Amino acid sequence: MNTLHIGLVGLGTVGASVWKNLRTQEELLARRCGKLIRIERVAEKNRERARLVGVPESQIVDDWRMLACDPSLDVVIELIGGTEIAADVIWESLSHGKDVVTANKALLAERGQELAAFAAERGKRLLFEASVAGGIPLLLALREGLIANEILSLHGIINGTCNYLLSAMASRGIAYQEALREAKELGYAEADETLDVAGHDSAHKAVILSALAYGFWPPLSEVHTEGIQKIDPLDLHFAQELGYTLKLLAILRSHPKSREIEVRVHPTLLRKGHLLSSVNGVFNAIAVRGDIVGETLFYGRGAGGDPTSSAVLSDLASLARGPLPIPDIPSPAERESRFSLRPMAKILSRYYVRFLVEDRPGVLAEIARVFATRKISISSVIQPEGHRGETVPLIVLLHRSRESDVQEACRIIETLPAVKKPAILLRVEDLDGEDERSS
Ligand SMILES: NC(=O)C1=CN([C@@H]2O[C@H](COP(=O)(O)OP(=O)(O)OC[C@H]3O[C@@H](n4cnc5c(N)ncnc54)[C@H](O)[C@@H]3O)[C@@H](O)[C@H]2O)C=CC1
Ligand SMILES: N[C@@H](CC=O)C(=O)O
Ligand code: NA
Repeated sequence: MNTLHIGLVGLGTVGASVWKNLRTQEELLARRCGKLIRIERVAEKNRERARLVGVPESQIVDDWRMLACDPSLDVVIELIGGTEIAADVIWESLSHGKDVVTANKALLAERGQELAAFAAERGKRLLFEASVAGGIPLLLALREGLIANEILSLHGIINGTCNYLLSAMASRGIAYQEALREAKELGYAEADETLDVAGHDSAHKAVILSALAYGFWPPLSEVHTEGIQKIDPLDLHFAQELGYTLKLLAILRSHPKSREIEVRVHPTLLRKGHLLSSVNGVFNAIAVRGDIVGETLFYGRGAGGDPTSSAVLSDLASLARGPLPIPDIPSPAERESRFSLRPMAKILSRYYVRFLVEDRPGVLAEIARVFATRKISISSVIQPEGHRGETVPLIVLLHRSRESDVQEACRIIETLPAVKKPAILLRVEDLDGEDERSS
């Protein structure tokens, strides 16, 4: 039987699972792809780690260059992470005529367009199913399953670590640091966990999703990104009370009339009862709305060695089966010029705003007046009972309004003598009426 010869660079959480699972699934994959898929050589700078994983000594090298330029290899898998050496690994491997598989969303978000163009120029393939939503075959669905649709919107819980943390804090009541320690131990977090909790990892994935859904690579530095580090348990509590669950969401929405794409990442209140609100732990879920299919939902484990390795193996199987009759990414040159990134100030959303105010008559009326002068309408208010003269939280839910108006109103409200701290502002998504929003 023909063999696809693989070089694997990086044998950490994901790499070790790829090594293990490719061995257990070798026969099944050969049957389904008509080719043996075999890892011939592994480059891992920590030799001891490679030995512990069970890689025979004769197959381990320290220097990835030996794989990139090995003429006997067809494919190089990059699983070291980071954006510098990893870029060299991919670049060199493509230059030496190899197809490349990677899970490196940080690198793809920064340089994906350039790397994909280079691969295409060389007649090689760059595949990265594992880079978004771990084991969920989401990129495949966007590329093939939904090919007949214009993608109207996409709402995704696409960081397993953050979802694990938020779920653990809300359901088990454990502290943020303790939940983070658990997520690290389970192999979910990035080597630098700030990438997860500050929302950057979700932003990386959102950029990749935009490339797949629209052929548009938004500049990473311009994607509005907020993380979960500053989430106050108080807001988890009030969100619950108001009938919402707090999730870190990536939101993409197309606005064909203005040729703009909305791409943003921030903690978001979702009405309890929407399927995304009950996605917990390391699970990811992505609601994709297409113009003819309507709403679709993809669910599965978004991080961890085994689920992520399932996506890497699917890319290898795709290479073993031969090239697709359609490009892996919609032709950027043609579509890129059609879109720009919608500025955050222009987005429309519902909002949850928490103020800390003096508990005295007239305060609510003063705040409501500021919103009213900007034509921002309040949908509900809660204020736990306090003692006169003391400070109390005041939570205001707003109907759909423009981001810049809400921000401006909050800045003015913060100057009122009765308001004691900067406002906490969270966006609320209902996910109903999505069709009209994409205009
Ligand atoms: N852990 C997860 O759940 C997921 C990770 N990813 C991505 O997969 C990639 C790998 O992630 P993990 O396996 O979690 O990382 P890891 O930190 O567990 O593993 C990286 C491995 O690469 C090795 N390495 C680093 N530099 C090297 C070099 N120059 N030459 C040879 N070996 C080198 C390290 O010694 C380590 O064993 C990253 O890009 C990450 O963002 C993607 C989806 C899920
Ligand atoms: N750190 C990431 C790993 C998968 O992409 C996450 O937690 O989702
Ligand atoms: Na995936």
